[in-house]
Amino acid sequence: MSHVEITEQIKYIGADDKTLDLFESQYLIPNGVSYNSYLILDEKIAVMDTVDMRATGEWLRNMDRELQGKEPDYLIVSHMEPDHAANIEMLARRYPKMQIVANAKTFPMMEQFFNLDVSDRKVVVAEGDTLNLGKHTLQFFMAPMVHWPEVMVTYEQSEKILFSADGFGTFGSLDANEEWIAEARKYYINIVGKYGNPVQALLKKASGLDIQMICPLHGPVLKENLGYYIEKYQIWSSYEPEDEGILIAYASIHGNTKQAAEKMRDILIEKGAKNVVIMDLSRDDMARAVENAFRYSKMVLACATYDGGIFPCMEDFLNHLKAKNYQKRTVAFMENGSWAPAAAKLMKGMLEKQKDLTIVEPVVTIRSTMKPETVGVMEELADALL
Ligand SMILES: Cc1cc2nc3c(=O)[nH]c(=O)nc-3n(C[C@H](O)[C@H](O)[C@H](O)COP(=O)(O)O)c2cc1C
Repeated sequence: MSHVEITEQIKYIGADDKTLDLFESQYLIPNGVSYNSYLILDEKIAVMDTVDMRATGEWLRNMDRELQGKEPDYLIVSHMEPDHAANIEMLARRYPKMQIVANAKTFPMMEQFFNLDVSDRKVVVAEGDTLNLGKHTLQFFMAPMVHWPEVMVTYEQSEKILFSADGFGTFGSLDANEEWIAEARKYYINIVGKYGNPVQALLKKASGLDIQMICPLHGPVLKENLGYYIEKYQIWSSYEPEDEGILIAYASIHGNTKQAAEKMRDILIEKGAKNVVIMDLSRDDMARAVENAFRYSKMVLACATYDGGIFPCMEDFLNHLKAKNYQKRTVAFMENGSWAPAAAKLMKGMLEKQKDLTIVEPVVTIRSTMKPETVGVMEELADALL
């Protein structure tokens, strides 16, 4: 277990998971993930969320060590996704007197996930309600659709700690000691990215609180320089580009489109472009590609035509961008085809409903391999992009 110091009466009891292959069955997590859970030891004892089924044993050992024979009075449920909620039934059976604190949207979901009747021990909380534990007072704020409908966050008033549910979370186990941003942006864009407006609403509520520490459900506890993290969330949730830069994302069957994409990168750099990042959609981490599309202000899509359509990994990428509300960016197209190149028109069509996209011309059309005249068009496109 990673040792995480919170405060004298608030203990970290979560666990790292370094063996999961794919988070949510789709995200590569080479450095694992942590399932965070916390214990508040006061006159009344509160458990702040449970953990994934994969971490039950370690979580219980951590809890038992801190409880020293005492029993929790409350389980606070901020979110019903199984990576945090999987152990609700087990904990409720282990501590039959423990009350379960959650909002009105949470309890019906609890019945869906578990065969558990909590009617005689449920505490239904609503916006702004408080729960006194002794020295500590918990105050609840609803955060619907960040990123499930029942999500709520909890503010502990005496130590000024925000238990932020999945907000401010990251991939990566705690002992990986990565910089927060290395995994937090990928986590936010891919998991919460669709819900910019709900995140903005939560940030507005948070701005009215004096927050000294943020305890998320994944990744490091944030103790210093909180303005930095909040500013990143402001940028991401407003869909503004975080950095001036260009993502070149390519989908190539036999390598010719890849060569053209690399040539485009070289041209852009020669012309003075900063932050040019190139990604192979067949092989690179798709979630990283999505992250970079949102991070940078501009994107060049380069794709081979495939059976009259778009090469599948590009189609997959564009579907991800659409699902996450990709907007407010500048986009250019390069296509390849040996008899009827159509990828540019089809890619453009897939993005046509996205808000505030600026499409930059000319389209670069490659017929099988790059020729000097193709490079000329690429030079023109680079000038238009910069
Ligand atoms: C299975 C398959 C289907 C293809 N379908 C089309 C097509 O519908 N229209 C077209 O112009 N080219 C088509 N092509 C040709 C490629 O788009 C073309 O050779 C292109 O240069 C491939 O670029 P790459 O070297 O980056 O893979 C197809 C190629 C393959 C392998």
